[in-house]
Amino acid sequence: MFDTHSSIISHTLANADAPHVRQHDFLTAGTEVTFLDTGVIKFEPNTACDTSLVISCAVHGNETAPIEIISRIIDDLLAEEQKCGQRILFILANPWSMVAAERFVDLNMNRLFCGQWQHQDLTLKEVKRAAKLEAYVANFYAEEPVTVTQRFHYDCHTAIKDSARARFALYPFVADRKIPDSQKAFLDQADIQTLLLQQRAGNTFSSFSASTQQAQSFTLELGKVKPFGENDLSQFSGIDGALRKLISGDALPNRSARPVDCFSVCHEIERTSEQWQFLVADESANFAEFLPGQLIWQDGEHEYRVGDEPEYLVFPNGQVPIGQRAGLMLRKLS
Ligand SMILES: O=C(O)CCC(=O)N[C@@H](CCC(=O)O)C(=O)O
Ligand SMILES: [Zn+2]
Repeated sequence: MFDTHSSIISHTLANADAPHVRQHDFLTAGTEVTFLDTGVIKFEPNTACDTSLVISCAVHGNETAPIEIISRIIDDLLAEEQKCGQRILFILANPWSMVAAERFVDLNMNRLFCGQWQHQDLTLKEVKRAAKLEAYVANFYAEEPVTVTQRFHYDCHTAIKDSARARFALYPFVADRKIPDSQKAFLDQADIQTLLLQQRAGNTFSSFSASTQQAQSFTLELGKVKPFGENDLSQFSGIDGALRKLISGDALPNRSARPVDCFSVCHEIERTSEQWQFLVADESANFAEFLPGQLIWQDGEHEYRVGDEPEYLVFPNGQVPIGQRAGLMLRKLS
């Protein structure tokens, strides 16, 4: 599918703007492989399976460690060195931002899902791609055989800032949603001990699959943003192993999951105007603690102060465009 010295990373980088010719092949073991679009490849085993699994990365093109991990898994599946026991759709979401080594080119793609792309300039590449990715994911789930009873989506990212908690997962908001034990076991296997529960509907890729496709979906923050070739992939062995196990169709080890520390989003910080002031230090790490009463932002007579118990900040970024998220304030759940 890729030439012998290539990988999905180099193919995606070299073909970001090339028209894609859909390819279709069978591996020796009977697994059907469909190369649907640049950076989008589907594996379907010829044995009965119970899970449809979407694994995405590169929604932000400079978040390279998950792209490297996932590319290796794809190589191993194609070489039949990794067992394929479930249906999987792999997505390298934003080829142009990978080429530019930037978070995005025109628009933050992870704010374009759940149909948000419809309200943007439809000539922009990231806008068109978000629409296509929604369709690929919806079709992938719609075409699943009757044996499939579970839909999962892991959207893999790395964070801009250092973090007091090396890895964490975000669980998109869907009313009355509860995390099944199987997902807790997956997070444990992936060495992810921190979980953020979103409290309102979002327009991220994981929100799309959770709210419109009934998938168990997570955004996974797996480490820190680094350029291609500069990642220490040994720090990503947890997610690598957990994904490989899931893909193989073998049961996760039967150990009880270590407890996950849960945080609930209590305030979404938005940059509201040119005058808006973010009153936290630029170098604040993810999960920095702020004490009751502390002023976090101010815009004229509007402000946000920490409530009556400590709060924690993730994704602080005062440089976002007006109207966009500049961080999330969290409360730790007991
Ligand atoms: O480190 C940062 O500031 C951003 C890292 C990142 O891309 N995070 C995702 C989280 C998506 C979610 O809320 O589920 C994003 O901002 O899109
Ligand atoms: Zn990201």
